[in-house]
Amino acid sequence: MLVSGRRRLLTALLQAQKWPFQPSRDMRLVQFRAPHLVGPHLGLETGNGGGVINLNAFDPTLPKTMTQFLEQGEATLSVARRALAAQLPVLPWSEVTFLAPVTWPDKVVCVGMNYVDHCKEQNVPVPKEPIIFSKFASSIVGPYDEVVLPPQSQVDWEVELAVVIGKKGKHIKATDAMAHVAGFTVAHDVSARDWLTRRNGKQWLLGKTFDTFCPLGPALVTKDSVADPHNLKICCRVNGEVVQSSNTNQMVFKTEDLIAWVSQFVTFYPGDVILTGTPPGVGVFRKPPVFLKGDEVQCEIEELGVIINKVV
Ligand SMILES: O=C([O-])CC(=O)C(=O)O
Repeated sequence: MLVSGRRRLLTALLQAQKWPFQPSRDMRLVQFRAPHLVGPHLGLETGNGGGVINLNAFDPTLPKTMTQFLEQGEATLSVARRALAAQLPVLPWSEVTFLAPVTWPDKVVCVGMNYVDHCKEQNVPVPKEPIIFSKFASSIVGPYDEVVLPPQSQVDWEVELAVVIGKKGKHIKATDAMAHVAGFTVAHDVSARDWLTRRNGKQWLLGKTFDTFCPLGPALVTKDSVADPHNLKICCRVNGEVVQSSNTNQMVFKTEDLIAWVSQFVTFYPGDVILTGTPPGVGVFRKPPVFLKGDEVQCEIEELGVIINKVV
């Protein structure tokens, strides 16, 4: 929940629309709360930094969570399409609390070393097959929530394109994979480097999954609203300074290959999230290394939008 001073600041920032990348104006599904509504609701964001159309008010039979919404497939998506075409009241941004577009998925699958330059900056070979790890669902927070530092840790930033699964599947062929995708969102794969490289037998899990280490959002932008998910500018700013700047066309394994690879091992369910890896420019490989403390991190992807998380 945002305190009101920070909410005012964020509102001003977002409404000034100083972001270099224009968000898609098409279907931007969100989960949100508002003071006059009981519990989380589903909505349509009217452009990043714009207000929200309450989908549950438009059709009270719609589910109130994204996972249930996605489980119903085309039936619920066509309601959202009708809502988008209608002239509906918009709740102002400042009156809405945005949650992550997906909360409590069955799994968050993550990919390591998936940008050639990120491999180069740490002198490791480009992987021949995807390197997979995960975060627990409890690490997910909203697009403007705070990231809480564990004591005495070396915490780094990592902007990533996240894929949200829309349809259950196992042994999915790469050629069929896009039929299993609901859409895309922005992720911050917050990473405690000391835990990744020195603690827990060097297993990545704990360093990647502290509570609050997976900000997502602001919206699930449906796949038909994104021109080409593998040609989007992607960038991370720390206190306004660009620290990562790349394009998703630099990914080693694209969405289709990742879904085909991972679904050999596990069943994908609607709502599952795949973090597709980070481009170069992380703090740990700077000279000297830089870690987060009290900073504001902005992760932005063209057409998808920007998430802004203060590290406390
Ligand atoms: O650098 C890491 O910690 C591995 C990783 O998550 C990535 O490459 O995206």
